[in-house]
Amino acid sequence: MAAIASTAKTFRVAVVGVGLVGGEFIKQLLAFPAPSPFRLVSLSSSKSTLFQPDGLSVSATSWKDELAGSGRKPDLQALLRELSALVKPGQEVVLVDNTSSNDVAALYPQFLKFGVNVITPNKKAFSSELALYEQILAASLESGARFLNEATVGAGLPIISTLKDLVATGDKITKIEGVFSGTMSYIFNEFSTGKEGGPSFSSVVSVAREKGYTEPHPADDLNGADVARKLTIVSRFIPSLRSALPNGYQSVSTKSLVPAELEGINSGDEFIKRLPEFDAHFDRMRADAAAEGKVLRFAGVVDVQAGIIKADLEKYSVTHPFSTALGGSDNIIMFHTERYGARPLVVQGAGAGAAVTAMGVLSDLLKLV
Ligand SMILES: NC(=O)C1=CN([C@@H]2O[C@H](COP(=O)(O)OP(=O)(O)OC[C@H]3O[C@@H](n4cnc5c(N)ncnc54)[C@H](OP(=O)(O)O)[C@@H]3O)[C@@H](O)[C@H]2O)C=CC1
Ligand SMILES: N[C@@H](CC=O)C(=O)O
Ligand code: NA
Repeated sequence: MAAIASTAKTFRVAVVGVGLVGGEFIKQLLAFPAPSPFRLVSLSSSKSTLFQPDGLSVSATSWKDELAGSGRKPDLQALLRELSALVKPGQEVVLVDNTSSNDVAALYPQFLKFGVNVITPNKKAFSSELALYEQILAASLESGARFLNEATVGAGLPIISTLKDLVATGDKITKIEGVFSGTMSYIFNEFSTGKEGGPSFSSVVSVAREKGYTEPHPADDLNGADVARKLTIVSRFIPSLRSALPNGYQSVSTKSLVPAELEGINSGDEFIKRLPEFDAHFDRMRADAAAEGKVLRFAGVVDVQAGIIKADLEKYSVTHPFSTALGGSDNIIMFHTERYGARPLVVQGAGAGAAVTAMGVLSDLLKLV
């Protein structure tokens, strides 16, 4: 990692959520070369919390034990008070939310209102009711604190920053389309290659989960909600679509791949255990596509001109870029705009996984500096 030019400001960072992405984010933050402008002042898991206004004395090897042994239960309201009290001229305070929690997301307007910047890969706040999103925008405008959410779409890939730049410089977005889910990409890249047979659907879902691509509950990927959330997030950065989805992702037309019998299973482990019961159904879908010389891919589109925002499992020719260009957990996002004309601006690469997601979160933190 490259050192950055020294800055008079310090950035006090509180991390909520220390799972897969959170743990990797802490590792990358603590590896930041000296002189680092960042002071890690708080860590919270769902069970315990640490807070030290001048910076925690933790290392990459000690933080887990220190947090587990803190003896203090997490309390979001207390964290809000503690962080707000640290906001001063020359001293920025940042909440990094690495959870998928609605409760944490609902408090962003409060944190922002008190001058605490919010950085997160958590899609909830930006893809739910428009009212919450508007409260976030208003609170940020009022205090000047920023919210940055690059890792909510395409993990570390520069999707949000590209979109913001296109809009801010006056380009007109006509359509954004692509494969927005790392999990769905991995599953279908492995499962549906255009040939007869191959691994079972349940086995590739299981590997996607082991690789850390899925949401905490894999059904949130397979039911299309994760892609619908991403389409909502990008839509809200397009001026003409800003208010198009008052109920957020729930208004996006989406195909669910979750068998009806498995809907409502709250445990991810139980869901994965029962999925093999439905392998024959997915085998038939793969065979149908292969018989036409096609592959299955789960794609999303925001068609600004037609006013269509939708995600679906579709068949694509084996020569289509969604078949030839994608591997692993790759996302591919194509920005069709007035300036880019007939050849879209394309961003492609790993769209899920701890390392690339944490990098997207850390890169947002660097944008504050
Ligand atoms: N994995 C990926 O590739 C990507 C993930 N993301 C997003 O990143 C976020 C984190 O994902 P990931 O790390 O994979 O998920 P994990 O389930 O591994 O981590 C989430 C962590 O948040 C903790 N948590 C939940 N609620 C609270 C709370 N109120 N206070 C403190 N901690 C809490 C959970 O603890 P517990 O388990 O004890 O409940 C869990 O450890 C999600 O929003 C996800 O959508 C975005 C892009 C890519
Ligand atoms: N589960 C998501 C993680 C990133 O947002 C995905 O698979 O894309
Ligand atoms: Na991104």
